[in-house]
Amino acid sequence: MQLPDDFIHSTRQLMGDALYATLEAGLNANPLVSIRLNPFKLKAGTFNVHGTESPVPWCPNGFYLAERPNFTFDPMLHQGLYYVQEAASMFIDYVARNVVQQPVRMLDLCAAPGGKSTCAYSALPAGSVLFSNEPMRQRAQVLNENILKFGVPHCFVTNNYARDYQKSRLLFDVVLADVPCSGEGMFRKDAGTIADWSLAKVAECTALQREIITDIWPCLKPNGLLIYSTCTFNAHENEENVAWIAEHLGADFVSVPVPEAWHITGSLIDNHPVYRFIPGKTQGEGLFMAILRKRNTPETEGVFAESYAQQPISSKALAALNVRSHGPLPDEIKGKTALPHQSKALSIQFDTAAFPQISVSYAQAIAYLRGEALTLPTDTPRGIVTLRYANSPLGFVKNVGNRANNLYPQAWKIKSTHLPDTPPCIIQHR
Ligand SMILES: C[S@@+](CC[C@H](N)C(=O)[O-])C[C@H]1O[C@@H](n2cnc3c(N)ncnc32)[C@H](O)[C@@H]1O
Repeated sequence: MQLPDDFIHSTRQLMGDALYATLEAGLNANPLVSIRLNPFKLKAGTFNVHGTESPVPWCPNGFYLAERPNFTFDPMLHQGLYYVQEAASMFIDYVARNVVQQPVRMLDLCAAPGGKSTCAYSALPAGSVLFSNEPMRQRAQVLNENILKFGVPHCFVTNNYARDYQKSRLLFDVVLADVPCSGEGMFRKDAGTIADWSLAKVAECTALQREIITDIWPCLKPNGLLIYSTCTFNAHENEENVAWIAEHLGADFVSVPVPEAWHITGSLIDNHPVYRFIPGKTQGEGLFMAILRKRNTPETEGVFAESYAQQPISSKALAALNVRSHGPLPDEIKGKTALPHQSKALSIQFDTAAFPQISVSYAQAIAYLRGEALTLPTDTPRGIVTLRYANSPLGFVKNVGNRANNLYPQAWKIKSTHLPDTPPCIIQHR
């Protein structure tokens, strides 16, 4: 891998020769493959993860796989039974479990495609409410799809900038800001990030990150937690920025205990507790994370002690936001028929008795996910039918007798026409 000279020079200066050499070797090795199970859909003890190398130590739902299967052709991925996520990012699970003890209202400000949102939600105490936000329209669509596949209630997907949140006047107990960054930690996974990288980009990102946190700061309640993360190595976007937040916005660092065996690196420039994942040393891609608690002022002391998880969310607050979903999308009314949206089938609250159900084969499941019409057994009732695959809802068809019309959302379809000879076998029900 040809790394930019400026990157080599500045990173070696920051890390020292030995750690830099470890990083460089790591960047030249193959990226690890890992998945995270959806604990709301897969009950522990009811399935096996195939090809598992080992669990991800900091996330109970995470597993490294021995090789990279063709995930696209696994219906279980589309059913939201698991999510493909690189392991370092799953550290948010460990942090959330350590620093959040009661249900919270949490905002994930920079959430697309949704890996940390769904990971964090799995780790939050029951009764927590998540706002998963992404300002870029197209990325917000992907986020919405992933959250709807995850299928949990109490999750709002929004398409806004931090300033819109200020206008909503919503307050949060926890804000996760996985800010846009220069992406050095993604060099081995995405060669495009190397071409895009420059010292000027690092400076630009550093300034943008400060602006984003400043804009969202009024929405974090005093005593609330900011979890700040990037997937880059330089100290400007990391240690320097969190020190700036602590000093200029008013916050204190919060630490979590991490076992030495995980090989997480601390701060490279000061003594603040921060968590760095360095490929070659830690089992994952590059990640930086720090946790800060917003300081109280004498006026706010004690005022915000209650969690916001149970507080009603006013329609006025929601009107300030572009809410893409809050649970399954509504039925589409066509003539006399209510066509249920796919997200209803994938919701963990779906009443499976609502429609007749038919189990389908692997080939039928893939045909369905491609948006093709199916032919169901002749005794299948007419009207809306739920298709099931691997013991879980797959989606809906409208059975008209000689064929079953596909209700899978156009935008979610598998585009490829290839059909593997054998299904990828990642999760097996026992
Ligand atoms: C590192 S990615 C987030 C990855 C995501 N947290 C996950 O784990 O799946 C950063 C995200 O920030 C979004 N972003 C860009 N500008 C932003 C802004 N001004 N405010 C908030 N988010 C922004 C990007 O579009 C991108 O989706």
